[in-house]
Amino acid sequence: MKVTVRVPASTSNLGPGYDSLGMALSLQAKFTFEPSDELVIEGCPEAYRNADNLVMQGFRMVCEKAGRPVPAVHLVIDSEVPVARGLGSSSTCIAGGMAAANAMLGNPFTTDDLFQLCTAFEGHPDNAAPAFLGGLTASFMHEGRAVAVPFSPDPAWRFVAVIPNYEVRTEEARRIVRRDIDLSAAVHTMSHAIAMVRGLETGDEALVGAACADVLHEPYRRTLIAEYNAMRAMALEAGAATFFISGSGSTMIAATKSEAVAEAFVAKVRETWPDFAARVLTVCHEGTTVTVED
Ligand SMILES: Nc1ncnc2c1ncn2[C@@H]1O[C@H](COP(=O)(O)OP(=O)(O)OP(=O)(O)O)[C@@H](O)[C@H]1O
Ligand SMILES: N[C@@H](CCO)C(=O)O
Repeated sequence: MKVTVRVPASTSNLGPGYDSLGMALSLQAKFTFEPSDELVIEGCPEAYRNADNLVMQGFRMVCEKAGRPVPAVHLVIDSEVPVARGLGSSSTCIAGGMAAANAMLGNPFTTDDLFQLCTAFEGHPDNAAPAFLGGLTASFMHEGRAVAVPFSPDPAWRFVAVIPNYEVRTEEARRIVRRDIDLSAAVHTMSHAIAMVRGLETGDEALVGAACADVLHEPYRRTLIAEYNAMRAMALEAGAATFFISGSGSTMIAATKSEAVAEAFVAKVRETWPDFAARVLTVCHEGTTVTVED
């Protein structure tokens, strides 16, 4: 039996939607599992070629939840999603391992069950939701369960992801976010997040430009990304509707509906920061998919 799982990258927060908004993007991680005599892992740095690999942690969690022994597997990782850059690499790994184990065990769990497990492991649902379900989602916790609400972004959006050549670990980027916020910050966040979703759905660039203003995490996290101010100015000067930190960084995203603006910004970034990657991405409507071959 050979099980192949494909999981999309995701950007989370989208400015004012801290731990709430997430969107799957057109970069994919592919995980192939085959039975083996011992655990073999290919396609990732040496440090991750062991049982602690996030993919295997997800795989084990599902086997244990099902009360079944954990089979030894040969895992091949083939991922376009950069590690620790704010594009949901950890969710791709966990979702990939969980979906594969579920398929190998004969699907004892639904996609929603796996989404719940992944959310519990990550501590927030905003990457897990688009990783499993695709598209743009708002998610929240209700009576101990994660609820994901899908939205339909205008297909014309182009998301230019600028991926620096350095990591920002989510753990560190969460530590510097302030826990105590005042009422005006809460009101700002609610109103702007709602308007952001509306603007993404209707394709209203002016609304997205106004709504994508965050006071909860970006003011702190931009200090971890030395190029943030210059990059933001460049994106807006090129004509982008808005600019935000993807997830916990280090990736930054410029959103525009104009292919020409996206290409012009990419060219500028490549000229100024030749060591950074710049990719024009679109929304990915498909979440985690599983293929089984005998
Ligand atoms: N292939 C892999 N095997 C094992 N662990 C991995 C693998 N890929 C990522 N990781 C783990 O996930 C961590 C990255 O997760 P982290 O949450 O910091 O970033 P991210 O998921 O890429 O970004 P974000 O959550 O902000 O979108 C790495 O530091 C590593 O510990
Ligand atoms: N919402 C999370 C995403 C990163 O995993 C954060 O911003 O910390």
